[in-house]
Amino acid sequence: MARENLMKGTTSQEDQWMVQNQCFRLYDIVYRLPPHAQSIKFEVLRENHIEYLTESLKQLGRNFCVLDANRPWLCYWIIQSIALLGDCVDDKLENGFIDFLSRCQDQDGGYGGGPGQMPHLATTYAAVNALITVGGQNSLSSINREKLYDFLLRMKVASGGFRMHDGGEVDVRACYTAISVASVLNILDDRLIQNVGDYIVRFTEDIHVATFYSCQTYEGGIAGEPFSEAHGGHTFCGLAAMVLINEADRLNLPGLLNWVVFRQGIEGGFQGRTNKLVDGCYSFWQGAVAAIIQRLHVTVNKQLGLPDTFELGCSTESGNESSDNDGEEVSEGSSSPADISEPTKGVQQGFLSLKRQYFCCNGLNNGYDFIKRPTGMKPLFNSMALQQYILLCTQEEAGFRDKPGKRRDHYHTCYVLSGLSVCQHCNERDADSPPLSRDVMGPYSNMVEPVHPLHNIVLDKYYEAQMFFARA
Ligand SMILES: CC(C)=CCC/C(C)=C/CC/C(C)=C/COP(=O)(O)OP(=O)(O)O
Ligand SMILES: [Zn+2]
Repeated sequence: MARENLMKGTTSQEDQWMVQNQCFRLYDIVYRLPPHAQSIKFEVLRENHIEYLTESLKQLGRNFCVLDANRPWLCYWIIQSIALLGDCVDDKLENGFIDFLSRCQDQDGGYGGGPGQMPHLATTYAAVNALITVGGQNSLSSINREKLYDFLLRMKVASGGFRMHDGGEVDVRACYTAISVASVLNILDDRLIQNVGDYIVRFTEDIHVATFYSCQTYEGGIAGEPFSEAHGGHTFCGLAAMVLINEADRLNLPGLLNWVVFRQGIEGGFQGRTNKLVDGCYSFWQGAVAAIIQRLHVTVNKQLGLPDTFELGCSTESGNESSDNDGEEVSEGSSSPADISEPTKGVQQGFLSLKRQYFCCNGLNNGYDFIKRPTGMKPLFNSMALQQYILLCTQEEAGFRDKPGKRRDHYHTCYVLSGLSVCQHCNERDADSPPLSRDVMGPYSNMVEPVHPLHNIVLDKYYEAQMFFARA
């Protein structure tokens, strides 16, 4: 019965109970263990994950029959997961990786799902994010930005939106992937931006036609296209695109905030849409939406008629019972907060001086300005509950999954780890500051790298790309 409903795409109360029971059984098992065993259960099994991911990357070079049109995605999910875990790949794998993605690059710009395949916005986004995550001269200079710009313009449609590929569908994903890629490569300009905001949130005054045909729905979340259902994946895409074009104030942000906070279930995880099951990948799609809104506090307060300084959000003061210090003292074997911030600071200072010297061929860098803005709100979701869901219900011996009963995969490994990063880092006002140990569930060594929430790229790699493309 439950299985049939899942296949039909509907969710009965029975399905919800089934998942909740499995999650609670897991919590129960862990909480009844002695304290020593509990800390083991709450550990990110870093080495196992890295081994699984590195082995998977080696397989990418071999013959493919599954996900053949999604190979840049596999590259991105794997390399992003490795980077989040604070590791990188050896030179041989790295060169093979850059060479493979170069072969996916179309001579007229953009990346296809594999060598010789038609360029597509989704695989272009994946390839660009993957190459930025690898970083370094060879990787970054392999992206043909001039041709990529031509490809993006070719995908632009009169309504302001973008097509996913020649003759393909127009939706919010296409708007986001085009704008994200253009922004991160420093090729975003007014021609690309024109009317994108109108595609995402367009209201009409004419009550005889339709009063409301925005992608932001009556629920407050964002749908893939007008008249569809609000969904976490599209909400992330719509919000991030609106921030990158500096038009987030056109969204109903209190409505969006209200929608996203109610998507966190009692299991601790997020669901993608109303009345559906929680799923580990929404730890990022929904978690990042909440984290992005934290940096839009002035606009949220304005829309609510509150003073600029008013602070919404939940306090996690008593969150992690295993750590009661103020972040000075960390568990044995983990890096100290000071160690972690040093390289970031170096890159940041370098970028700031470069920005003064060369930056802004077009004056638009909303993604950078956004991440440098302090958060003016406390976290908008229960970060500890989500970390518990991630560590207890989605983590396998190696890799992560949607929920108990499902199998691990690279997509979930990437987005669960990205969500874990959002959880651990959302308490800091400044994106470059390391979290306090009380904000990291389990030992402090569980900490993963911070990401830029608009692009889902590890922050240091984002800064490196910004420096590189500011000069280029
Ligand atoms: C950058 C980029 C291309 C982002 C894509 C965003 C994204 C994940 C969109 C999800 C699309 C969608 C309708 C999933 C529904 O899945 P479902 O019905 O299987 O799941 P559900 O039951 O959780 O809704
Ligand atoms: Zn999922």
